[in-house]
Amino acid sequence: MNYYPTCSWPDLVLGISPHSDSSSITLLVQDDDLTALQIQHKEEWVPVKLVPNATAVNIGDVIDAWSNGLYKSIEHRALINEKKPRISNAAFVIPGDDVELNPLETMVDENHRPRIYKNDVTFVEYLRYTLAKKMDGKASNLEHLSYRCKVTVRSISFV
Ligand SMILES: O=C(O)CCC(=O)C(=O)O
Ligand SMILES: [Fe+2]
Repeated sequence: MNYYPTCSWPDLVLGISPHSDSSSITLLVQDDDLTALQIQHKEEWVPVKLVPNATAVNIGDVIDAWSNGLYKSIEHRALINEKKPRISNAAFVIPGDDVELNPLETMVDENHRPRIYKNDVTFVEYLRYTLAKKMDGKASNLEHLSYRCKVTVRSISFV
């Protein structure tokens, strides 16, 4: 549950900083009368149009990793309002702690869609990593999924 109080300087403060969710998908229920959620699209922040009584569904980093980047997790943020507080309720659908975030074999084609995340990071490791750091956008989280790859490649070249 997220509570965003009013703020006298809504242009200077964000309700929630840019991030992508570490979940597989997120179900988001929000107030029907305040447009606050924005997504990053073609390097612009685009407001998410409110659909009364609808639940918004976000793709999270887990699906991004499993699909080898075919289904991209969406970078998003929420604004704050000068006059009205806002509540949103996010339900994060997540895999088990030990589930690995490697791309599924069927999503990889070394000629046309090479593996972009090469690692053995488990979901709980990834979650710990993202929770421990400042929310600063999508890219810096997903870099963690190729981190092990770089280490592995380095250790192989040392052998
Ligand atoms: O309040 C919102 O619209 C977004 C909340 C959110 O992004 C989150 O809880 O991860
Ligand atoms: Fe989110």
